[in-house]
Amino acid sequence: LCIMETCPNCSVTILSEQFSPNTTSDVAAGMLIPHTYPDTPIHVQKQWFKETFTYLFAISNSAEASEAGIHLVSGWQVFKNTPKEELPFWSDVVLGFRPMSKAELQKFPQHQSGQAFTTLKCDCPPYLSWLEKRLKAAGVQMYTRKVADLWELHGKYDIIVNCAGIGAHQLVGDKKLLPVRGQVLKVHAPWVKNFIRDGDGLTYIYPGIHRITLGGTREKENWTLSPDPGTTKDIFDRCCSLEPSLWGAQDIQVKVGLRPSRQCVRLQREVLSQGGVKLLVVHNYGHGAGGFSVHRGTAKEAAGLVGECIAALQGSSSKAKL
Ligand SMILES: Cc1cc2nc3c(=O)[nH]c(=O)nc-3n(C[C@H](O)[C@H](O)[C@H](O)COP(=O)(O)OP(=O)(O)OC[C@H]3O[C@@H](n4cnc5c(N)ncnc54)[C@H](O)[C@@H]3O)c2cc1C
Ligand SMILES: O=C([O-])CC(=O)C(=O)O
Repeated sequence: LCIMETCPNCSVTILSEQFSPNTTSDVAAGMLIPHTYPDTPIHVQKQWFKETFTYLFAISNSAEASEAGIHLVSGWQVFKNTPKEELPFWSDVVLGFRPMSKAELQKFPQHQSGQAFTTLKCDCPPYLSWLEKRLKAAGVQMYTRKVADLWELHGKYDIIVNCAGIGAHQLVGDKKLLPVRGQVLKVHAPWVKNFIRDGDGLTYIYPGIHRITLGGTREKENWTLSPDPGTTKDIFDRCCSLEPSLWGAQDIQVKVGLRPSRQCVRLQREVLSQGGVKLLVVHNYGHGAGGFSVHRGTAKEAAGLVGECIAALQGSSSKAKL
């Protein structure tokens, strides 16, 4: 979508092995709380988050909000050990960020301190359907196809944009990209209205429009996509310990996703070359645990790189004419 917006004369085709509801993005809780990429400057991460927040805030404030699955949610991040940094870098992007009061902390007797704020949440499958609808309306072609090698696409397309998530591990042989397995539960408990996140990042309760996401796990280099029943029980127990009313939750569904984890998102132009033939590629993958929180910001940056590739192609074709 960002490419269509910045380069309206482009013709865009999407090739994907799987579409929604069978992607990692469908499993995500979709909360806008950034994770930190150690190898990316904080001001860049903040800019990605801000752009994403602003974009989704406008949708949440429009007639499209419920179809797009985007809504505001207020709640608490609580800590057993108070973090050293007083304010996270994203504290002035979310709404109404403040330390929790003593009275609020009484709800969490095992925790020492906490932060209260309002942020956005995407219900991911409806949001992905909403995006697909907009792509189709913009004339984008979508085909189900696994790409084994980017060179397969040479000759058919001028620029390849690689958004393969964890699939890039095999597609471009990126050994710096590793899965961090996450198991979550989607439950029915409509009385829970506030989000709760343990600051250790392991346990969270995120109310969506229809269901609540209960998490989670972070299992490095575990490629297993099938749910583990012992883990389901553990997640449920941990969440009930934070929010005891969840003992009454019903209709528990279990989902597993592989976070495409990397020290930094790979947002980069690359010119592949084989026997003097060139293939222009823009990479945009490796969003780890925080892909929803920065998706619009990183997509805009990737679209900018596509614009640079177009300028390079136009430059080389006018040189060829001379
Ligand atoms: C349990 C869990 C909870 C999460 N919660 C949050 C959250 O609350 N907030 C947040 O910001 N982030 C969250 N995330 C992280 C977020 O889900 C990811 O960062 C994001 O979904 C990555 O998106 P992506 O488009 O890069 O990858 P994907 O959604 O995996 O999409 C990649 C696409 O590429 C296709 N593909 C791959 N390889 C090939 C190939 N060779 N040929 C053709 N197609 C290919 C796939 O089929 C897929 O359609 C969570 C993740 C998990 C697992
Ligand atoms: O950590 C969170 O709050 C949710 C999330 O992004 C994940 O599980 O990857």
